[in-house]
Amino acid sequence: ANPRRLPYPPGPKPEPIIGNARHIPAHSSWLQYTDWKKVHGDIIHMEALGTHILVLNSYKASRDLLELKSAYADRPVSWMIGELMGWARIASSCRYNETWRKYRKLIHTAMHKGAMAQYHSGLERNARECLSQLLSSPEKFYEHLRLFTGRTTIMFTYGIRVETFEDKYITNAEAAIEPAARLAYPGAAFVDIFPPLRHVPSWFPGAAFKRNAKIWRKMADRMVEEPFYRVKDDMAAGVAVPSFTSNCLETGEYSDADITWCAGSMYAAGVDTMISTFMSLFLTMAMFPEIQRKAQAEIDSVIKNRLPEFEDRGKLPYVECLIKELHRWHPPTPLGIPHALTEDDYYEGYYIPKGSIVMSNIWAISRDEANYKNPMRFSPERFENPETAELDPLKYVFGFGRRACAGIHLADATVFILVTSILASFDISEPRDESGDVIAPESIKYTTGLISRPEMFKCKIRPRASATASLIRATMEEQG
Ligand code: HEM
Repeated sequence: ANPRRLPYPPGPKPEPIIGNARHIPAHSSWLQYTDWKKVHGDIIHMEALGTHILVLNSYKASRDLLELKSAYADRPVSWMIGELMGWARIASSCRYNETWRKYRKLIHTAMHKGAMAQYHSGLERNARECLSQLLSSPEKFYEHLRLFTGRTTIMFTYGIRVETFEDKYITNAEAAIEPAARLAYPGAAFVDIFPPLRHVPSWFPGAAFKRNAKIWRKMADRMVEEPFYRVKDDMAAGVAVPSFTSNCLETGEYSDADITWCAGSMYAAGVDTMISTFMSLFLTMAMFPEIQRKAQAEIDSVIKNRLPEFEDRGKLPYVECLIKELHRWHPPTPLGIPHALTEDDYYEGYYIPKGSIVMSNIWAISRDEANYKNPMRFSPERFENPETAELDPLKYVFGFGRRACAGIHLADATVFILVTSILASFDISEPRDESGDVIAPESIKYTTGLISRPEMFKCKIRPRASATASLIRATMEEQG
């Protein structure tokens, strides 16, 4: 290894034996890595107990490595979540192998840009239901967003209509994902620090992690299998609503296991990411009323006496800029999903060993003054003029290269229709934290983990006019 005798990229000084294990922050590590950029630069190297970790702090480094070199398309092995709990079978954790190629082929067929039009009417319907719930209980906006994103993802994946948040397809998914999300930060599971522990028998004292993993694995199996077999039964009875799963089954080319786990990837990858964007919408609109009013004025000039539709897309340039700024303002996965390197590599005079875990610091890119003027400011205007527009967040918020987000077009359509529908219908104001204090832009707090969103907050959500409430009710009646 390293025949050119080049150094590793710079990074914090390792300690004897444990290396940088104690330097990896447990909370919001992207902030620390962004700070380290000033000292160590765009590529940071760490080594923890024999594992090399690389953090890419710039758009250029992320693109040069993750986008332009296929050797970075693997995912790291995660013993606890991936192997013991079984999540290595979903697309986002799958190694770079034949199964992953099959998944991406299946996903591409159903989720390429041109395929989106078939989902538009279902998305419009779901957005209106969300408006109706916001009308009746605005204080529960977080629950309504969860139901909207869960319902949309399940409808797309299985053609199954979910009525409430208590529906078993949602509760199964939420229960299965919770322990995985909790353990998804470096060092959370001891077996990932010391992999030989995975061979310890479940009955062994101290092996509670193996017993828990078995229970959680069953929950993951239930999350993906129950809706899959429901679609199969519905197809046999001739009553299935067309969906990602029914389309995959109809091809007759893929095994049940492949389709089950490929479909099962959608909820885990799609729901919390989109909720994060919608929570950022409510928070920023409450904090920046002039921007909210500007977007509403544009919507009012195009849409009169009805609710937004996909047909309106293309006529709302300011709303499109606002959506870009939402993606930039708080990227839902601030460190993306880690990639893994399949062969030794060299970059800018440094040696990057095979097996390295490589993360793009999406947060750092979104705050980089080389990309954005006054990056801490929420300003859709930065994208308004095509001649001077700053770096498009869609180029990095959804990741890089072969492993870039497979659901980007569905996410894009879903975010467009809900953001436009909410701005057309409601005024959002007075952001307050859980203890009732007004939230200023500098004091916003975000949750930690692979997927991050603003911490819970309160805000006022009022229909823009009495006519808006009647319009939502009338549209709901029409929809049946
Ligand atoms: C705002 C919404 C979303 C954001 C910001 C987002 C972001 C991301 C990112 C950063 C990755 C990792 C890319 C990389 O490794 O370089 C990813 C992967 C993925 N996303 Fe999304 N995502 C969103 C919504 C969705 C939706 C709605 C779906 C599907 C219903 C989805 C499905 C996937 C899948 C299957 C992968 C794994 C791709 C692979 O490993 O080959 N995502 N997403």
